[in-house]
Amino acid sequence: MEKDKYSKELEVAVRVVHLACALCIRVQEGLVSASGDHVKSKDDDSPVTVADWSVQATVSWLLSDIFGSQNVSIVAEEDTHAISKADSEGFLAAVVNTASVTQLGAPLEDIGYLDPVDGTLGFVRGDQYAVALALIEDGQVVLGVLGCPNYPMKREWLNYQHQYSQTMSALSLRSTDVWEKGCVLYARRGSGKAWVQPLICEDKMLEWPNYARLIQVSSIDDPALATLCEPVEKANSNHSFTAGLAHSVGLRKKPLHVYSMVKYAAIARGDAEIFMKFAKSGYKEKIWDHAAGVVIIEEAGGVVTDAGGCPLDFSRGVYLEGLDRGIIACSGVTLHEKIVGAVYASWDSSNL
Ligand SMILES: Nc1ncnc2c1ncn2[C@@H]1O[C@H](COP(=O)(O)O)[C@@H](OP(=O)(O)O)[C@H]1O
Ligand SMILES: [Mg+2]
Repeated sequence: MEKDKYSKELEVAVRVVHLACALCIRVQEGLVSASGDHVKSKDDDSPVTVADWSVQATVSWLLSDIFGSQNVSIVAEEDTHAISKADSEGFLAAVVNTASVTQLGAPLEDIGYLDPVDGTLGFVRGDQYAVALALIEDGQVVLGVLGCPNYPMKREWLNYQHQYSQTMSALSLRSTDVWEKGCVLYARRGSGKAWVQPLICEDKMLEWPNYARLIQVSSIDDPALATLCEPVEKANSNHSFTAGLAHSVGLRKKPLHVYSMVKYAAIARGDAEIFMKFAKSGYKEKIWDHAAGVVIIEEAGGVVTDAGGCPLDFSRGVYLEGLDRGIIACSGVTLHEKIVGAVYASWDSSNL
């Protein structure tokens, strides 16, 4: 890919994700402290909040305003038709009418994919979540941006899973510390570079490139020293199968259970070495849950494949069609080969 291709798109996408994160932070603070029914259920019983819809509307509107609605197509997770049903005041319905959100059925090349709040369960529990935006060109993820509002520049915070908001408020952070509250990661395919920036908060302006620093995956390739990251919810990934794999390759550390694509961010930043997800058979992974994270890990030096060792296929619509069993992301080939080998050795006896 030519050197400066997509540099404007990348800068705009990063700015827009910062803005979306600021919106989410406001809503999450309100949700965690408020009583009342602010969380709705989608048709598949997963949660959705005002943040999912308003981020989706805002990002779509901003991108079409900047690039022109003919030049940008956004496919986003939330079904905008549900808004008028769930929001009796009609406010969100009005906002969304200004957004160019295309749901399923959009053409396949050159499309922005948005997960407005990935890990909505983490979001409503005051824990980790991400805003994910990716550009896919001819079936290849060319840009990825991941906003992680509760994942500060310092790694230790990942360990405060489930109590994130309580821990932060117990420490009663000064406003200058808030600068360190979250981060935004991004990468452009083929650049061999991935970046992290502190999240801008409050009324600060984003001065591009906003203290961006390069990130790299961890150099650990000894399983005994490696950390596994996986979904919190057992319903989303089979923990007993991954525990068996972890044991057979010699992982010794306790796994980190983290909501959302923050797991991809942790691998790309070198804070963990392995991410695995084995969903129930029949579940189809959606591309907006992975696209941004995959390009960021790969450009930071890591490897992401399905459990058979093949690259994820982003060319076939909104699902990762043909995915072999599960997803394995590693900081390097040594760990990756061991995990893929362990899946191969144990699958037949796994009852999955
Ligand atoms: N039954 C299921 N199996 C696997 N993944 C699921 C699932 N139901 C939902 N998910 C996906 O898992 C994502 C959350 O990831 P994690 O479990 O790693 O926190 C959800 O993203 P959303 O929260 O954006 O809907 C959703 O896309
Ligand atoms: Mg998601």
